[in-house]
Amino acid sequence: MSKTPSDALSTTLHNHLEQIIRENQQLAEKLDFDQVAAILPLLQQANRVFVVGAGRTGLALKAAAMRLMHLGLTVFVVGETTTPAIGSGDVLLAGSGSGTTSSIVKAAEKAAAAGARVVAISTTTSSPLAALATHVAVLPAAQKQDHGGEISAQYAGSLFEQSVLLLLDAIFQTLWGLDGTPAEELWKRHANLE
Ligand SMILES: O=C([C@H](O)CO)[C@H](O)[C@H](O)COP(=O)(O)O
Repeated sequence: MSKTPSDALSTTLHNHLEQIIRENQQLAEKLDFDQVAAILPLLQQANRVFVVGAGRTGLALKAAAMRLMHLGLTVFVVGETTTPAIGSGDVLLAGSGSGTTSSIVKAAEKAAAAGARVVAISTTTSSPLAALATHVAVLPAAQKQDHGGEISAQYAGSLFEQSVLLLLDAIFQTLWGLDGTPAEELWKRHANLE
């Protein structure tokens, strides 16, 4: 039986999904897990955690903010109308693949000036964001303007943005394992107005 156009599309989709999963797997194999693990005590000891990221990176940070809230941490998303002033004892968890996105660098500058710790998740330790950070976790992914395709075949910073979400979910799972609160208890904190 001959292949239909829809068979061809399904095969292409399947191949792309496998490639995306493969790229994330390869990234995980290159990760410095000690460097990432150092984020955990900073989150556990923070008075409050503020998350910031732009565009798709910001969406990954927002998703992580919900999970940290489920764990019982006091978490705010920078830019929301109810987000208060950051200060000493707080942590700004800043995601930026490039480390140069101006709103994120500005937020890090202000957070550091207010005495907060800045924890950066980025692709590099050589950036304005990294220079302001107390701690940087490096995800070896392409930056959004790296269109060469050597690090990732995906468009722009897609691999970075996916890996931020995966890494922050791994951080959540680890913190949850240490905390031990049953899932039913965590679920009581989930939004009941959605
Ligand atoms: O939305 C984004 C874009 O689609 C790149 O793939 C980025 O997440 C956004 O522009 C922020 O960039 P970075 O600060 O470099 O992560």
